[in-house]
Amino acid sequence: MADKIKDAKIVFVVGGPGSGKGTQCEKIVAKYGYTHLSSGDLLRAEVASGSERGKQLQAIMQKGELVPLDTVLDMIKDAMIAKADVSKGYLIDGYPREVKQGEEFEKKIGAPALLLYIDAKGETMVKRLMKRGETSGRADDNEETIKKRLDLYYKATEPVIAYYEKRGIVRKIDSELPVDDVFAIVEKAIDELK
Ligand SMILES: Nc1ccn([C@@H]2O[C@H](COP(=O)(O)OP(=O)(O)OP(=O)(O)O)[C@@H](O)[C@H]2O)c(=O)n1
Ligand SMILES: Nc1nc2c(ncn2[C@@H]2O[C@H](COP(=O)(O)OP(=O)(O)O)[C@@H](O)[C@H]2O)c(=O)[nH]1
Ligand SMILES: [Mg+2]
Repeated sequence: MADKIKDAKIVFVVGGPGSGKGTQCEKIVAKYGYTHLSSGDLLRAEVASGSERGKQLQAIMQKGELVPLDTVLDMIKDAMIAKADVSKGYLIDGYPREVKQGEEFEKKIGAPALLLYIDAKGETMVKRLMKRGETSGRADDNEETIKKRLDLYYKATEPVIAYYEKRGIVRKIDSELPVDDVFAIVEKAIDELK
């Protein structure tokens, strides 16, 4: 299977909760036609299906903790295979959440060509998530869970950025700017890939 997707570019999109990963991914899809796979969305789809596994996932996500590594990775892998024939590139949004997730991804699927590090201040992320929570219907867009997600981000996910920085594939994107200005920086990073 890894050979089926080997020609497509893999881009990790990493940043704190509410930093604007999903927003930028949408714009990348519109301009470049990449396949957007949000690990959080894949998990929420499983929850929505009402399956037994979904119920277990729901409980973990409600607490702002990480679901078992293999669960997310299998979902991403299946989704990548499903698009392998048409995909020019993959945006893996919200993954890896910890260094181990990145290592396992590379063993089972392949190496990323680029890591977009979507960077916003903690207070900005909290503000955006509280606002999003007014309409998102997401069980984890509440003050208590937001705080836990942020803590876990700083503890487990920031080391991921340092890990890939050593390989020179990290592009840091200042996500405090208006959406279109952020995208102008993102475009440069993607264009460098070609
Ligand atoms: N690789 C991943 C991705 C997601 N999750 C779980 O799914 C939840 C929601 O993930 P996601 O939608 O990526 O949430 P955020 O980081 O808050 O980002 P966003 O605001 O883009 O949805 C996480 O808190 C976590 O419980 C996980 O365990 N492992
Ligand atoms: N001002 C501003 N708001 C943004 C930007 N990007 C996202 N937002 C808002 O912040 C919220 C979280 O964005 P989202 O893309 O869901 O972030 P994610 O959690 O990283 O996927 C949304 O309600 C967006 O409207 C940005 O660049 N500037
Ligand atoms: Mg998102």
